[in-house]
Amino acid sequence: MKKNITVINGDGIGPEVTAQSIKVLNAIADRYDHEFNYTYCLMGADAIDKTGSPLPDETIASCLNSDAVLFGAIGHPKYDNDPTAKVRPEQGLLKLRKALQLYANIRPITTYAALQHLSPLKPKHLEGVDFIIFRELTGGIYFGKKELSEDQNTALDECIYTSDEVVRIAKLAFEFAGNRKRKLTLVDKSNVLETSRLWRRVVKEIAPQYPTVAVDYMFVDNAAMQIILNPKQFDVILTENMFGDILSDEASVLAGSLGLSPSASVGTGTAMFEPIHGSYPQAAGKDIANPLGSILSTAMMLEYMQMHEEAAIVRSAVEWTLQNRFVTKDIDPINFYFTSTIGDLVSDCITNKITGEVNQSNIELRKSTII
Ligand SMILES: NC(=O)c1ccc[n+]([C@@H]2O[C@H](COP(=O)([O-])OP(=O)(O)OC[C@H]3O[C@@H](n4cnc5c(N)ncnc54)[C@H](O)[C@@H]3O)[C@@H](O)[C@H]2O)c1
Ligand SMILES: CC(C)[C@H](C(=O)O)[C@@H](O)C(=O)O
Ligand SMILES: [Mg+2]
Repeated sequence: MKKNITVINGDGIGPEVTAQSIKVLNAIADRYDHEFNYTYCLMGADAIDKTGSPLPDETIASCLNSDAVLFGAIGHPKYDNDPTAKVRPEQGLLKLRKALQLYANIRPITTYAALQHLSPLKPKHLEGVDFIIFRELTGGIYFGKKELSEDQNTALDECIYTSDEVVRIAKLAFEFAGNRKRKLTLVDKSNVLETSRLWRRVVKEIAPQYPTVAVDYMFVDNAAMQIILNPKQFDVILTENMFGDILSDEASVLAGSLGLSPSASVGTGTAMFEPIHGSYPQAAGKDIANPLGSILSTAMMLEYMQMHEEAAIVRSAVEWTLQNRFVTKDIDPINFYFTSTIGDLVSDCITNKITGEVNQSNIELRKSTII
């Protein structure tokens, strides 16, 4: 198959982690005789430096003309530390999500047996944890009216949702739940917020169309606790934009690191695949960031392109690295491997270049097992 992919490296660790996903895509192309053509485009602080805009028009055009978009991360401390900056890297990402109408951000939370002993949580809480957060991505407080008074002492962020915005993501989430463990939890703050009461009403109205799916409703403050206390209870969590942003970073701790969490942003335009983490500026250029969030996002991209066997191969190569303790510094701060080494290992695993037993403590021995 031939596919055109727009690649947006972005800022900080974005280029490093995305480079590992490109290695993986090339390994898949090699093994399955596919052709992936990459168009590199700008977004974020990098784009502001080079063009003055966080999202140049060419980037939007390229995304719209592609089969999929692979995105790293954006963000830079010079903007994070300057609340008065009018042009900001994050505006690029929000504008692109809107331009591609990516209304659903799908964030799976998976735990790995090989990492459970390293988690801050007890292994008995982690076994069998496997849920998906459906985060609404093009509405809510992120996209409402923003105002700062003339004297700069009063600020406003408006949160707006329409029932249509709730319906389209709720239907997607119900369909996913129907093909999984058949449970959907709507997370909201309907005891306080009018928008949350709209979400709850609409979900209650839709629920009878999916009779096999059990629905429950949970306030977001309780959900934040339940995700840590009893994560096994969840199958599909459906929630609005900002709650989903916060809860998914929290839930990534269950897997062992924010750097492991992938996502797919889908809607009516070209889908975009992005790790949930940010540009982690402290690690930029050091080759220490975990690339698996990006690589697993690439597996989601392959699924989306109907390459199911290819996606499964990527996931099993990732699991192979974890089982053999080839992990980055976030997972094991003492015995760790570089970002680029993990990308090489996953790719070599895909192209069957790794054979025999591997001793994780000896990098030379590892090299000797690569033909
Ligand atoms: N989708 C995105 O592009 C995105 C997402 C979140 C934050 N941001 C931006 O990123 C910048 C930094 O924000 P932040 O520090 O709050 O969030 P961050 O996700 O960049 O990092 C938070 C912490 O998570 C860990 N981490 C993140 N990614 C990792 C990886 N791949 N490997 C290992 N550890 C990893 C690190 O401990 C890091 O200190 C900001 O400018 C922010 O706006 C962008
Ligand atoms: C950078 C920021 C705009 C973004 C968000 O809040 O959506 C990020 O945190 C994410 O999770 O992708
Ligand atoms: Mg976030």
